Amino acid sequence: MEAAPSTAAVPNLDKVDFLKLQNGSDIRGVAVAGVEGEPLNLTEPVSEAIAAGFAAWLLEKKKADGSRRLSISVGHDSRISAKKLEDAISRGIAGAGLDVVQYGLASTPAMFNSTVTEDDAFLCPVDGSIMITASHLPYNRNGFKFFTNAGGLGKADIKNILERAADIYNKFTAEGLTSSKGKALASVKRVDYMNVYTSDLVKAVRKAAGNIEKPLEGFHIVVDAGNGAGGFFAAKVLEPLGAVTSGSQFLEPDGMFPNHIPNPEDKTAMKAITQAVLDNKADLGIIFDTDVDRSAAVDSTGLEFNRNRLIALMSAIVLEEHPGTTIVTDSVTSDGLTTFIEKKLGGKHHRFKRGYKNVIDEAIRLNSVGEESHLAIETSGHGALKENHWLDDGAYLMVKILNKIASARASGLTGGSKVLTGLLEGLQEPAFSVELRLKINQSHQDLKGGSFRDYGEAVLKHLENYIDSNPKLQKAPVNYEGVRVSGYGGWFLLRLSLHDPVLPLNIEAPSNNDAVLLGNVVRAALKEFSALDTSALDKFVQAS
Ligand SMILES: O=P(O)(O)OC[C@H]1O[C@H](O)[C@H](O)[C@@H](O)[C@@H]1O
Repeated sequence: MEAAPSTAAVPNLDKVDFLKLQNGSDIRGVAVAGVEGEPLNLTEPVSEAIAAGFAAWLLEKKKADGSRRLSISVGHDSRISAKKLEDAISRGIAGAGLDVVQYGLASTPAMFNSTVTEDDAFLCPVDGSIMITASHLPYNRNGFKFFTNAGGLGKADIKNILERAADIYNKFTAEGLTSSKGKALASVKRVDYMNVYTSDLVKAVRKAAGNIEKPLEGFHIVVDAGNGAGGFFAAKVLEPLGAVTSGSQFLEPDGMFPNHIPNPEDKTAMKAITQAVLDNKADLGIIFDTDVDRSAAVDSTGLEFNRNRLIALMSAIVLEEHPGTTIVTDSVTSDGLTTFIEKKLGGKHHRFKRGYKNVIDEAIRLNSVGEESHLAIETSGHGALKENHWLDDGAYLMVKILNKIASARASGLTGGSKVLTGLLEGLQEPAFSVELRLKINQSHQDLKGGSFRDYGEAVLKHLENYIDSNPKLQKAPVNYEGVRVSGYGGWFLLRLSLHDPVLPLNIEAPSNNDAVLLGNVVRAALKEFSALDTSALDKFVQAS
């Protein structure tokens, strides 16, 4: 953003702590006013400054020498603040002297793809890409994800962009903001890139089925997009491949998300797609989160392929193609999954940390030190394959599943999604599992002015020592996050949330009683930490 040199900074711009907008490797904030206790912090000027910060970062990264204008693609999900942020972002990019290519409603993975697609007609490849999304968060939030052809930006890059944005914002002047509007109008182009992206997905399934034009003919597959950006999958991917998609639901974008949260981790959302499969007697159900970087499926009997089961299914598919390969997952995966990957599928399970970027980066690191890995996947439904640029793409995960049923059919097998269910044979599932989230009260005197992270670390250290004195419990010998303990036939993991002042507690056990025994251990260990709100755990052990 160019500031007009002599005029004073715009007087009525709110003070903004830009670094507070960072959420791991994303930017997230409140973009719609009106929710009590959630003041607006992702305003149009803030977004314009962030886009200008990204443009400046990109110019430096690409060592731009002025011989060619760089371009950035901009897409968004179905949120009600999408349009105004798209305009603001476009102004920030254009003001910095780069070209803007708007895609309109798009998926996060498609935005990355636009940095690697070679197609002049669609102004591709672009040098950088911005997706406007806050994934499954409530309607008043929004945020940004950034890409180059090297993948999604990491935490350090995001911090750098926010620091640049803060400087740019502080120099904004009324004249500068007005002139950027004119520049944006001149350098914005619109392209229907989702057509390119979806036709690539269609081609991938056709190829895997042996170049059959309609490899899904005869399959009935219902899609639930939760009114996010994933509705395209029915008409632009499944139907060209020959599938019937009647009974698909919530395909129309609606940023108030009136039906359910678009989130495959959400019980109501999974219930909705399961019901749609059963009501329509469909072969398969597919559900996406708002921006389509996460997904899950449901078989014809209503069995959910999400969380551990989705990982098991994807591991089975990937290990058929790459025998012995290492599967990197997040930390809250079950012990049964490890046994399944290692004993049944002959692979190696590397149970790492929570966070999609963490698992992806770990898989890339393993490959770089000579340990072959082709799949990085989280229980949240984020999954990335080496063959797909290590991009977490919910639609591509579903393509791998479609390939499986299409190629089974091409080789004469009938039975729809049974081929998928069959791949899960032998996966031991816990009879009982629960996630309880214990909040740290940040203003409590027990924090003694320290950060919630320090406090959480102290809680974990104390729990670790407490466990050492109990012979019935064993700490996991290899563990990368929090305190993971086996006992009473099950396990628990207490760890710090990636983003929030929260200690999530996962428990899996052969029965509710055993889970309560494990819960009681944690409860007893944590009782002296008065800033920790253990009411969720108290309720759980007392109700049982
Ligand atoms: O640590 P938590 O609060 O459970 O959140 C962890 C989750 O945060 C976000 O949703 C990320 O997209 C996920 O990749 C991650 O697993």
